[in-house]
Amino acid sequence: MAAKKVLVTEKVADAGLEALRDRGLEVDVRLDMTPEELIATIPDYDALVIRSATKVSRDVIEAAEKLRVIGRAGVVVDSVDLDAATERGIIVCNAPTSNLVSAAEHTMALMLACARNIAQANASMHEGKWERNRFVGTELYEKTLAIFGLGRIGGLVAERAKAFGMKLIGYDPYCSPGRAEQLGVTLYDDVEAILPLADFVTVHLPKTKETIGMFGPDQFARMKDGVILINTARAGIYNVDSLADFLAAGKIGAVGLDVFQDEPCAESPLHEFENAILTPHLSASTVEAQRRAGVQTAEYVAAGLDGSIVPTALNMAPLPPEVMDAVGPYVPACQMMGSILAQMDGEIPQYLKLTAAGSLSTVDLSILVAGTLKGLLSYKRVAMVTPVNAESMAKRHGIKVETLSHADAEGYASAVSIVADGTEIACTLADEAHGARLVSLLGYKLDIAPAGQSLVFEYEDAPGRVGVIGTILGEQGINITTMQICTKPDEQRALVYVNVEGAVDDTVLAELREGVSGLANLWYIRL
Ligand SMILES: NC(=O)C1=CN([C@@H]2O[C@H](COP(=O)(O)OP(=O)(O)OC[C@H]3O[C@@H](n4cnc5c(N)ncnc54)[C@H](O)[C@@H]3O)[C@@H](O)[C@H]2O)C=CC1
Ligand SMILES: O=C(O)CCC(=O)C(=O)O
Repeated sequence: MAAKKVLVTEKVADAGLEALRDRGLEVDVRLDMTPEELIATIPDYDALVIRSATKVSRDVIEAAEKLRVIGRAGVVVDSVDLDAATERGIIVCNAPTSNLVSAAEHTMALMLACARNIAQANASMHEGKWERNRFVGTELYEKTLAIFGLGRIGGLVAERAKAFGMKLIGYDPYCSPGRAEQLGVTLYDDVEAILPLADFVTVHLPKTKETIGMFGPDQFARMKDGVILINTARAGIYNVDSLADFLAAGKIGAVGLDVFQDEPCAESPLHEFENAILTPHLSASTVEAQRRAGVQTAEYVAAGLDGSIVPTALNMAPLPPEVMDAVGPYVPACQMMGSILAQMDGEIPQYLKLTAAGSLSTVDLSILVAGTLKGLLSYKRVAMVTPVNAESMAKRHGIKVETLSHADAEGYASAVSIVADGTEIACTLADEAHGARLVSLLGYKLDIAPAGQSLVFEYEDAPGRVGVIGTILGEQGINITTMQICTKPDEQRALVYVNVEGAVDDTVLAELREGVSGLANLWYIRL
């Protein structure tokens, strides 16, 4: 099988690219593509790896015929049309812990640069000057730092600022008093109350309706004279025009910004101020963060292409490890059963019932339903189904899905049975190494691991039928590798499940239909 192809559109650490190649994926790095070039290129690729600059619009997603995974080598995924990806069953995942320390350190770097005029002094020295009196700074020690957003990065900033001897105050309605206490932050439940207290303000907030424009003229006016403001989160949280006004008036002492409304940012009202310390979205640009982001993203992209669970998928709920341990090995088994059902019935069922038994009886079965639908609908290419869009695909195709659980797996440790419009199939998994075994089909009890090609016969039970099947297949050069015969004595019916090797074509099938007397059904299954 040809290797799956990954398109990388931004600079990702070599370790990340290597990690993709180590997993057998073909990797193409194409930097600085225009949106039109991306739309023209994407149809060839199974996965896309981006950072913050690549816009993955609905147009890109609709052009992406084969795309299964979009991996963001970083935290925030604000450049991908998540709804469009979800509708197409494309997993969107990120590397949410890769750059937290780097972002916290960059925040400290900007605070120190603002407090000690580092950038201005450096520029002055490069002009051959020696201006010691011009660049008198302030210490961080014993100053009050207000942290807005005490999540992962806000918390790391608190720990670092504490080591500088700063007094920490904070605002985050979702932060527990216990966490604030542990971080040494005095929590306020009112933004207005905190504003006059801070010498330094830093925001570590997501960009949301509530946080866009959270700080404008009214808030800046209430702050201490000479306050220093930092933003390494997202642009828009501070109103930039009004920042410029308050810098011009000398009310704000300095600002340190890493994020901008339109990136790359070539024009800003802040450019005229030497005490506006600006970096081009560098918080995550460290060797360590990029290595982590690249390697983590490679792992999740490969998992998504493999059909495995992607723990950081943003458009599906990740399952906890204990649930995954129990149901994970059954996902390919359910996909296989879905595919067999599709090949036996030929029609898309209107009703699907999945029953999990034994050790599976207490776990979330949604991923097994997704696996079954994938097998069912992907066969004949009715639809590309992934765990992301399984539910919406079932609805779109009018399939009513029901799940049941039983403690009793009839002698097995665990088993899953599926009924699609009355056609029944069940399997168990003795252990992962040996794969799934079918234990029931159409009510016949059997025990066989389906192979790549199988023939399934149902006929009126009578002596000699198996011999005829063997003879016809033998004459056509088709080798039987495994065979199971099972009967329903009350109905005088038998089912034979034969795994075969060799070319099964219409002639072979016609001969079998003609030669096996009493034949009720013959299905040719390919997995
Ligand atoms: N410049 C860069 O390269 C990077 C920027 N970031 C940005 O840093 C920011 C913070 O990231 P994390 O700490 O990982 O996020 P997080 O989700 O761990 O923390 C965000 C915190 O904000 C709080 N919050 C949400 N809405 C709030 C509101 N209206 N008022 C007050 N608090 C509110 C939440 O309760 C949470 O504690 C994000 O905007 C992210 O985009 C992250 C990594 C790198
Ligand atoms: O990839 C980058 O450098 C941007 C990092 C960032 O902003 C994020 O991870 O949210």
